[in-house]
Amino acid sequence: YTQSEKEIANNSCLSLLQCFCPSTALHTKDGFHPQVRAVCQVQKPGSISFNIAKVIVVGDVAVGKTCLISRFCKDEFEKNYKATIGVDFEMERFEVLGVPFSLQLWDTAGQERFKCIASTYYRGAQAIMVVFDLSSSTSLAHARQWLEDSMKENDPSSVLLFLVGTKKDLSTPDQLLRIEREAIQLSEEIKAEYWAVSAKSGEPSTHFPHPPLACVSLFMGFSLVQEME
Ligand SMILES: Nc1nc2c(ncn2[C@@H]2O[C@H](COP(=O)(O)OP(=O)(O)OP(=O)(O)O)[C@@H](O)[C@H]2O)c(=O)[nH]1
Repeated sequence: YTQSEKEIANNSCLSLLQCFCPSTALHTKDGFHPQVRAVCQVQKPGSISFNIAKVIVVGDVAVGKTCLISRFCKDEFEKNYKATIGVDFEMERFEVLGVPFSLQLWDTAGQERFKCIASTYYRGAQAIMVVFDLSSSTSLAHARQWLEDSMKENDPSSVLLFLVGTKKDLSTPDQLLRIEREAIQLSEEIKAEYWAVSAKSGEPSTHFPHPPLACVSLFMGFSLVQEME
């Protein structure tokens, strides 16, 4: 190797190594919330656990439901709009303190003509994500209706709610302030956790729902454990 080749090799080694540094290896972390640790300790050694949560994602047409899920599961962004027909499905698997968890993410169509098909998949959800576009107050105005429709098929006392504003990158700080005031008010009223995100930029990068950190809360109220002999 010449000196410059060595430097390049060293540099690429360094940039590769960063991916494997302890701070990115979430499964090795043990600093989870006591409630999370308690849920994980319920799993008995020698048993096989299936912690599966069904999450349904609803909201107006083209608010960015599919893009939100793609950013979340695959860290990808698609700028060309492709309507969801009926429903789509993504599975996200992760481990917390050695315990496997799975999220079933049901991406439903926002188009009126597919609503009938999509609503047949609402039943049995542990979490409902109502999505609106931060640059469209109409889509926020419709959020309540989406919630009502999806709640009809579920038990309101056990479902966790999320209100998610998308396309944060398209709004000025002033526009954002105005719509967020309304969104936060709604989220408090319906007791939903509020998020403002951009699937395009990945914002907020520090806590754009990374599976192990954001989604374990889905399992707080439920834990399905099947023991195998
Ligand atoms: N700038 C920007 N565009 C976005 C963002 N998220 C989604 N989009 C765009 O918005 C359009 C609609 O996104 P989708 O994710 O397909 O919308 P959807 O809600 O799944 O639509 P339906 O399946 O028809 O209900 C696409 O052209 C996306 O590229 C975002 O965060 N920022």
